Amino acid sequence: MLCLAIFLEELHSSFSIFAFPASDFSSQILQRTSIMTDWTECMNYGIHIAREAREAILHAFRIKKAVMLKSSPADLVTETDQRVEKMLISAIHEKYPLHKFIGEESVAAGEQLILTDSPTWIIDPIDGTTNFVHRFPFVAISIAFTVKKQTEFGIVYSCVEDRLYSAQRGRGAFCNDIPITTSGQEDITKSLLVTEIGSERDELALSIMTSNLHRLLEIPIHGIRAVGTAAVDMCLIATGGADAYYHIGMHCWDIAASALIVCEAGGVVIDTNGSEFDMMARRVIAASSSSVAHRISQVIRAFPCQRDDELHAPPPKKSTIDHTTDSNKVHKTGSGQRRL
Ligand SMILES: O=P(O)(O)O[C@H]1[C@H](O)[C@@H](O)[C@H](O)[C@H](O)[C@@H]1O
Ligand SMILES: [Mg+2]
Ligand SMILES: [Mg+2]
Repeated sequence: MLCLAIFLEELHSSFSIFAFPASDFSSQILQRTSIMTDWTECMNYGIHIAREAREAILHAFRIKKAVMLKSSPADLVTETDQRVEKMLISAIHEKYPLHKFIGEESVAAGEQLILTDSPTWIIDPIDGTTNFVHRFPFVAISIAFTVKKQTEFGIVYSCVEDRLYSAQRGRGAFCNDIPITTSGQEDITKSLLVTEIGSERDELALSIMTSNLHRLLEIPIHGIRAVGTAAVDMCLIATGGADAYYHIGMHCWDIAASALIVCEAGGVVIDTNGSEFDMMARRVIAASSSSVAHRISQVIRAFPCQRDDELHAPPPKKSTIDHTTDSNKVHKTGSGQRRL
């Protein structure tokens, strides 16, 4: 099966895109080898395993947790985050052995973050870990699926609320299978905004985050909320429950799925500098309309963040003669974990 799949993959690389009806058997093969352009079966499998992962998260939600730190005293991770991610990745790998993964906790444990043209699952096993630790009832599983670096579907499961948000590119956005659309609000003075105060605690980030709040509130706008999970924040824009979300410092796994859900709900997703959205840039504005999105980008400022695909990039190819000594090697600001 696998050698046929690899053969088909080779065949596919010499053609553009196959788009032909296929029987079950060949569609199974084609899905596994990224030839099919209809990813419904993959999405349905993603939803199936997200439902299984939710059970594990809800069970752990109620009990005391062992908490570890990553990049700052406010960047938490638990064994449940790690266990759920391993469960999701192994279940997907078993069904789609040729697919690739970018997982928040795998990257935190040192895996390289490389987004290629291959079918890739971008996974945040628990978005809202701080909420999870404190039993604040907004925790989500976020699963995005990209092919040739384009998001084909996104799944965000708000576990305690039991709200499963999903979208397949070009086919609309849904919450528990009911279609959702943004508010369409075009006037920022009539808007309710959502944002996050992330895990940064350095002076520059804190002063820019607080000055952004001040600058937006004095426009004026109706208000600002923070749910504690970027994925759910953005799904609230997709439902029209809020009109815009902005954030600097989050990661691709936080927002890759919900960015597609917002767009499929009729919303707009851009970079905070007003340019095209780039999931690796760690800056986003998701809004009900382009006018609100661009008004926000004129008001807020971003603090510097290293891109995801630079922060966790593979080490540069070694030159034949390695002049650096151990003491001079620059160690990446990885996210080593230590128990509280
Ligand atoms: O670490 P998880 O997966 O909980 O993701 C959250 C980030 O940790 C926050 O910094 C960030 O502000 C967002 O809340 C994001 O959802
Ligand atoms: Mg997250
Ligand atoms: Mg997480």
